Order: sequence, then structure tokens, then C-alpha cells
Amino acid sequence: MMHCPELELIENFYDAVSSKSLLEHFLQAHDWPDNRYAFAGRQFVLPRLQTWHADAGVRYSYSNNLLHTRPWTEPLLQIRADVEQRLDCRFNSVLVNYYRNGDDFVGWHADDEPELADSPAIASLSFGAARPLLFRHKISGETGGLVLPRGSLLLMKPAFQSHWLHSVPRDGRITGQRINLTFRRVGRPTA
Ligand SMILES: O=C(O)CCC(=O)C(=O)O
Ligand SMILES: [Fe+2]
Repeated sequence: MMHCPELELIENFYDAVSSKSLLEHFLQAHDWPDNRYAFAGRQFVLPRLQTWHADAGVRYSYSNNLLHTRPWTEPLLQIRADVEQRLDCRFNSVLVNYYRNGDDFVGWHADDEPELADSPAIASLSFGAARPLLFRHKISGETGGLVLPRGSLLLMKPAFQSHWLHSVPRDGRITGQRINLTFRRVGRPTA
């Protein structure tokens, strides 16, 4: 598969033991909402479960439309501290995704909302079943992908969101559960 210079994968950021206990935490103790949402007068079903956590005062149109902002939990704060130390970056929010099995997925998108424009580096952590992240160049259409193993930290560098779309495709052969955390830095609105 093609290499993408705007992605950097750090394998075993968490070792097998820590990855397993964090996975168990998210599966057992994290408070998952229903994946049916009402938006713009319509009901729809998100093909995964999701929660959004942010520092006080952070606003993000995607989350404000779909999700309630929740406070940080102890495990999320600890993971944020570990990631910030490793990357020497600050993050003020995290989107937590739960893929119950290979039928859960995220479709093609870029995390390029205007609120992220100032510093759109995103740090993505994975626990549980390994799933591929596919990417597709917005103009040339080149495609590629990489597998995200448990315990890995994927750094999506700023230009990734402006040049590429990404997805985690459906694969009915995968039975295992997967948790993914994307730490973000959402700017405060200037107006
Ligand atoms: O699950 C993943 O690895 C990616 C999730 C994602 O793209 C997102 O939350 O924006
Ligand atoms: Fe994304």
C-alpha cells in the first residue's frame, strides 16, 4: 500500500497489558449513549457508538450538532497526558469511537471543520481489534492504507486533513471490538 508522509504510526505506545486494561475500561465502565440521533428533524443511526469530551468553553460544530459535551474521565485525562508528553502538543478535546464489530465503520471524511484550522494535528489511539485506516487523496484520487494495531498512536499531521480523506471500512469478517480515541485541538471562536 502507498505510504502517506502526513501520517506517522507509533506502534506499542501502550504495551499489551495496558492496552488490554484500557480496552476493558472503555467496554465496561465508559458510559455509551445510544447511536440513534435526531438532527435537523431527522432520525439517523450512526454506524458506531461515540462520545465527545472537551475542556470547558470548547465548541465544535460536529459535536454540538450530534453529541453532548461530556466531562473528562480519569482514564481519558491520563491518556491525554501520556500523548501530550510524547508529542509535545496540547489537546483540548477527544472523540471516542466504539466499533462493536466489523459491521461498525466510519465513512470517507476529513476532520477539517473550520474550528480545527489553526492546529489540526490529531492524535489517534487504538485499542482492541486491529482495523485498517484507508486514505484517499482529495485531488489525485491515490489511495492507501495502514493497519492500526492495539496500543498504537497514529499522528495525523496538519496537512493530512487538507489533502486526504480517510475511512475505517466495514469488514464483516472482523468480530472483535475496537476503541479509537482522536485527540483534537479545537480553537475558540473569535466572534
Ligand atoms: O477509528 C479511527 O481510527 C478513525 C476515527 C476517525 O476518523 C474520527 O474519529 O474522525
Ligand atoms: Fe477522522
